[in-house]
Amino acid sequence: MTVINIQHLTKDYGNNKGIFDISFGIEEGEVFGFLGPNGAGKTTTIRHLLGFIKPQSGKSTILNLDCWNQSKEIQKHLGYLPAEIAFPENMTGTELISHAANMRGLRDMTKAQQLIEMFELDPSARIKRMSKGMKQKVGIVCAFMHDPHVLILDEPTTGLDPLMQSVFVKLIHKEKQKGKCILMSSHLFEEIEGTCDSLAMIKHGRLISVMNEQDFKQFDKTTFKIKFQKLHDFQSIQEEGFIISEIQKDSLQVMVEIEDNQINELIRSLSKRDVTSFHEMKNSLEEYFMNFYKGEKHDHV
Ligand SMILES: Nc1ncnc2c1ncn2[C@@H]1O[C@H](COP(=O)(O)OP(=O)(O)OP(=O)(O)O)[C@@H](O)[C@H]1O
Repeated sequence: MTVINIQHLTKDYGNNKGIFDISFGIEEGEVFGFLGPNGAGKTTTIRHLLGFIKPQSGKSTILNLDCWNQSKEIQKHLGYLPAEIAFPENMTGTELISHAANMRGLRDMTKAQQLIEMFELDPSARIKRMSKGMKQKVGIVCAFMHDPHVLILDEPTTGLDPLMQSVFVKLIHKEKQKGKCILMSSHLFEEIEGTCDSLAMIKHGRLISVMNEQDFKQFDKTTFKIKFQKLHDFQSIQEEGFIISEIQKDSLQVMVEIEDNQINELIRSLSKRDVTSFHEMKNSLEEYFMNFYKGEKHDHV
C-alpha cells in the first residue's frame, strides 16, 4: 500500500526557487531517502506533507488523506522531526516531552522511556542549556514516542555523534521491520545508504533521480583491485567465472566485481595464486552519483 503519495507537487517562489513537478510514492515498510544539497527543496516538499504549505499545483496524500485539507487527521498517524528544532528554551526536556505527549493525548510513556534510555538522554536539563545533539535526541523522542505509522524525518542525525548515529540507524531498522513508512531527508550519502531501501534525489527543486529497491542492490557488490606476480596467475583468474570489470595487462592487475556472498570463493581462488596486492573498493552510493553526474559541479551531492 502506498502510504505517502506526492503527485506533480509544485511551489514556485520565483527566481527558479521552490519545487517543481515533484512526484514519488512511499510504501508501507519502506524507508525512503530524500537526498539533495542545501537549498534543493527537501524541506519545502516536507512542509507540504505536513500541511504547512498549500501546493500551487499538484497534490500530496498520506494514508489517502489530503495533506493540505486533512492535515489534522494525518497528525494522529504521523511522527515528525524537523531539521531546525525550535523548542521553548525555558522548559526542561522532561517538561517538553510530557507537554508533547499531552498534546497528543498520549498516556503510555513506555516507548518514550525506551528511547530516552536508548539514546542515553538526560532530559532533566533546561533546553537552553542543552547541546545541539541533546536537543536532537529530545526531538527524536517526541517524533517516535507515540509509535506513529508514518515518520517524516528532516536531516535526523544532525548534531548526533557517530555512536548515536548508529543507535539511530538501529532504531530505523526496527521501525521498518514493524511496517512503518519512513521518509528521511539528508544531504549525506552514507546516512541514506545505510538506512534506506529507495531514494529520490532533488536538485534545484527538481527530481533528478529515483532509485528503487532493485537499484539499491548494486551496493551489495564490492570491487577488488588485485595485482599478481605472475602472468599465468593474472590470465587464469580471468577464467574463473568472476565478473572482471577492468584489466591492466602491463601491471598484471584486474578489477574483480563480486556479490558480498562470493567473498570466500574469491579468497579460495586467490590462495592458489601469487598475489602482490589486494584492495577492497566498496561500491558506494556517493561514487555512483559522482560517476553518473560527472561534469556537473558538486559540493555534497
Ligand atoms: N518561503 C520562502 N520564500 C522564498 N523562497 C523560499 C521559501 N522557502 C524556501 N525558499 C527557497 O526555496 C529553496 C528550497 O529550500 P528548502 O529549504 O526546501 O531546501 P532544502 O533542500 O531543505 O535545503 P537544506 O538542506 O539547506 O535544508 C531555497 O532556495 C530556499 O531559499
